[in-house]
Amino acid sequence: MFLLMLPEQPNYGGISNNLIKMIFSSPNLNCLGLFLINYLQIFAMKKLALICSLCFISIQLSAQSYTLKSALSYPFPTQLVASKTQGKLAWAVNEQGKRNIYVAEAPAYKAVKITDYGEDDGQELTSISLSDDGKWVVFVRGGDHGGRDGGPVNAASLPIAPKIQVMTVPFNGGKVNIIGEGDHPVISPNSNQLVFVRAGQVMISPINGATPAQSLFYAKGTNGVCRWSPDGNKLAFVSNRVDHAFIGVYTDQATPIQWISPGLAKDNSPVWSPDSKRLAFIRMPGTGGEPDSILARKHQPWAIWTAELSTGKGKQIWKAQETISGSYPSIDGGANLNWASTKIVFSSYHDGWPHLYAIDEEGKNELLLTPGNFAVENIKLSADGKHLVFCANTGKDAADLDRRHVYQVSVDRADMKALSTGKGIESYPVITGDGTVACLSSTAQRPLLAAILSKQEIKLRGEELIPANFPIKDMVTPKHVSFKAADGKTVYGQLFSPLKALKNHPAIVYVHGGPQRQMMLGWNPMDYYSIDYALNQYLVSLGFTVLSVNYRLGLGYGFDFHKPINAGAQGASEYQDVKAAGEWLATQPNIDGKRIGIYGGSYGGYLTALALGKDSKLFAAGVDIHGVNNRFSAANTENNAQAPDATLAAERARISSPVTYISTWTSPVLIIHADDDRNVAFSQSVDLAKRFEDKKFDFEFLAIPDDTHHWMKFSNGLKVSEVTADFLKRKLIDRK
Ligand SMILES: CC(=O)N[C@@H](C)C(=O)N[C@@H](C)C(=O)O
Repeated sequence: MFLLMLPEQPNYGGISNNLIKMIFSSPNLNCLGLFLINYLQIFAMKKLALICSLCFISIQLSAQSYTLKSALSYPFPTQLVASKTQGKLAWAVNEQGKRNIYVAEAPAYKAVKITDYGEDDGQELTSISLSDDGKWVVFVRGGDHGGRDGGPVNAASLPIAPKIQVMTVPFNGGKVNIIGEGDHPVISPNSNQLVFVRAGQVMISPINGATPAQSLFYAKGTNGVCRWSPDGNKLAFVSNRVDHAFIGVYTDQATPIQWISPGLAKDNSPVWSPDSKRLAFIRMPGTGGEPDSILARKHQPWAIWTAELSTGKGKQIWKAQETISGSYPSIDGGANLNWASTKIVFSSYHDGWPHLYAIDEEGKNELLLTPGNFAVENIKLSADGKHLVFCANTGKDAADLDRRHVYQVSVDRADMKALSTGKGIESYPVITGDGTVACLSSTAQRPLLAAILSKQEIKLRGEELIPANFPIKDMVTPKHVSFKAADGKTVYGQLFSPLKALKNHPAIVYVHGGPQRQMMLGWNPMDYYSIDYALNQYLVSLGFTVLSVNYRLGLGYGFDFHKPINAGAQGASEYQDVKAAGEWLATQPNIDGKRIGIYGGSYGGYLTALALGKDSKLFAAGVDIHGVNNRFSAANTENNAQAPDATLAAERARISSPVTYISTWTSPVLIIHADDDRNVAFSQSVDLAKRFEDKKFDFEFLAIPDDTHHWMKFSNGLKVSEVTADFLKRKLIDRK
């Protein structure tokens, strides 16, 4: 990049020299511009000089043609659900912080809003479900279900604390009934009632809220995971009792709770047989035993049990392979246990990929339903129990590794078939009672919308919700790239390049959070990452190249990539992938290796801080958004003081913590955190700031009162993105 130093010049028709310098210093001009201006000077043709200057200004400024607010103004759909008996759908849509319920019905499946929440008040909508008679939508309003249970969220700092409440509304619209404070509602098969959890106890209410909710039964412990028997006569639930957990069955007020094969273990995920006579559930060891190694990689045992309701006696029908990859699957939905028509189906990672398996009701004849090198996610069983729909990162294009497409498979044979293909991303499929498959669909340019899948065609629902000023034409298409980390491991990423080729321009490494996440070649199905996808697109419009790095610990690339050795607080082996991303960018043509920035949220904030502490020579500036900066406690040495490797674990945590590298941290940094964060404590940023102050190291910060880890208030998510973009532009483009 060259900075053209104009000799002292007369004003070009009121165009200040600084502005000219700014324009001419921009990387995308060439010597022609220099020659042109000097040529014009000689002939003192002010007007022509002015016209040329204005042309250059318009070229420069048109490159940045939309606001971040317009890029974040998309409607975000979540919680898509289908009726088991009819052609009906329901989902939530977040429109710039205003969250409402939409429904759609066969045959048109037109999106219709049936609630009217009009404020950006930070109250999320979750647990959406449809009654089997198709008349009711049930949902929960409030809370933050993406982190530990921290109670109601007051991101708007209202003087009256919000609540977490179970609500019902007629499918065809009408009055919203407030059933009461609580969470995790489950509608009865007869559609007249619902149960939900309040303070660890199970409550029951008429679905229309005609009478107040009341306690259904009392049980010791924290009770939840309620599952009605298909005949509606019984309710299975999990009673969590700290170091163990039981499966209980409630029948009626006159019958004692029936405990199902109670053990000295942790039982979970109860599912009923279609005839309401048996239960299947997952059993894992209880908490206890000799203080074990903190660092050693070990098998996490789990097994599938079934029990007869008539006796309450259970038996183990399947046990996981005692290998590291045979451990209880740490994926969305865990074992994803379902009792299908004649099979029991579940997820397991034991062949190196999260796949679907089927066994018969005796646990025999294990069948791999989804063979291949890809990940299976978002699994749903059809109402007749005969097949499953799910999404997977596989397809005709090798780059489908960084996409998702919808598939269907029978529960008793490996006949997987694609229901969607192409360059888009289709996730969270559901199947209605009339056999219609719906999903959430996005592309590189278009944010998520609900969609109906028909003969591989994607028919969008609610397209009219995308604002007219949404800059869809300005969205670049990210490219699937890969490169090697220092230890030779292949690392994947999505490369966002400016539409107009820029010479010697700055670049950004974007680091996702989780860390068990995967960024994709389009708008991400997670709301948190949809915001960052918009921000990455906006940074490109400012003149950055952005490389979104899918570092090890992430999903989508198999077990060994997801569970690498010496990672996290045990040595941060994943950091070498982030460093490799910065180094790879620095070798790319037209990128200024001296102006590579980095930013990320949560686990991405952690790796951003580690990068700035360890490699300020490579990363010239960064934004640490609610990052984990101090991992000393992650060694868990307090609880495992007797562990044979407690000392080594503490040292590993020390070298894995960004605060350990304060002395070598020289690049400018912006720290951002909201103080009702239930995922990463606000104290992580307070501690880092104090260490900078003790070192007299200047830093910038944005503290947001009362919001959480997930920017429940739209205006906060917008503010975070705007200050992040402004900081990176100031430091790496304006160099102020
Ligand atoms: C599981 C969790 O909360 N991890 C955080 C450190 C984090 O990265 N949170 C968000 C961003 C996520 O993707 O879960």
